[in-house]
Amino acid sequence: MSSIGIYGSHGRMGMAIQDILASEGVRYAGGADATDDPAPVAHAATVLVDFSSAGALEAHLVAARTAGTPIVIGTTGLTAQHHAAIDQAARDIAVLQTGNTSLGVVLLARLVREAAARLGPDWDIEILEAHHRHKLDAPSGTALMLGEAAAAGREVPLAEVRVSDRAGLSGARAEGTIGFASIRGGSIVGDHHVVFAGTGERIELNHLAQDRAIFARGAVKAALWLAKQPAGRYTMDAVLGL
Ligand SMILES: NC(=O)C1=CN([C@@H]2O[C@H](COP(=O)(O)OP(=O)(O)OC[C@H]3O[C@@H](n4cnc5c(N)ncnc54)[C@H](OP(=O)(O)O)[C@@H]3O)[C@@H](O)[C@H]2O)C=CC1
Ligand SMILES: O=C(O)C1=N[C@H](C(=O)O)C[C@H](O)C1
Repeated sequence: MSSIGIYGSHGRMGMAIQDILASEGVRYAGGADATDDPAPVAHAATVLVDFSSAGALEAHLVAARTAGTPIVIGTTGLTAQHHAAIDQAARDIAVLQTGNTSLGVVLLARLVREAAARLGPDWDIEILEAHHRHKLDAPSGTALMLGEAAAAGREVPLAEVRVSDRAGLSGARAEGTIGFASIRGGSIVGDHHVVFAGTGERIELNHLAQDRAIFARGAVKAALWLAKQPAGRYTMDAVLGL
């Protein structure tokens, strides 16, 4: 039977995951937080989930790799250096990284990719996200994931078309760009709106998270699935069979 260890166990997501483990009868192998050594839980667990801090990710990957324990990474705010470290670790252990573990968002990304592929570059794509006042990173990991999906639909690298810093006299919108906007406030769990703005008409594809349990349930499902996979880098699409 798999047991799950949590990096970020005392946080909002860590607590939500422990609730799901208890309700689904999955064994909890323990957790580690900011001042803890990440190694013991990596050895104790059959699979790890990381919902902590981007600054801790590399140490968590080292601990997981040393113990030979698969790891689901839900932490956001990742840089190119973090992604390179994930690729390295995935040579030896199974690693699943995603900006969002909910079924709804994974399906939304599929729909966004499809819409972007079918609508021409004269349909402007804008991604709006709203989160609680405590969130540290922007745009959210989910917004970037949706941006990647839209860029993939248009067969362009997101880095070449991404615009996330409009302010002041920023000029007219360049065709083919993908814009990002963020708001932060109160206890908003996580809203994402993908707008395809054409001339005289508009399509909007939205996901509104109402409870962190959706992320926690998806993270546990992903962890139980990942525990059985060989070394490699995986996404939620594979877990959900999409
Ligand atoms: N992929 C997804 O579906 C989702 C991803 N997230 C992401 O998960 C992350 C955590 O979110 P949330 O739970 O709301 O955040 P919280 O701030 O509530 O919790 C963060 C947790 O991480 C711990 N932590 C901080 N630094 C370290 C460190 N160096 N080593 C180990 N643990 C550390 C904190 O420990 P301490 O209390 O000791 O400081 C705390 O327990 C964020 O990046 C967020 O964007 C969130 C929801 C869904
Ligand atoms: O920090 C959060 O809360 C969330 N973070 C993830 C993100 O950055 O997209 C997922 C979800 O939206 C909640």
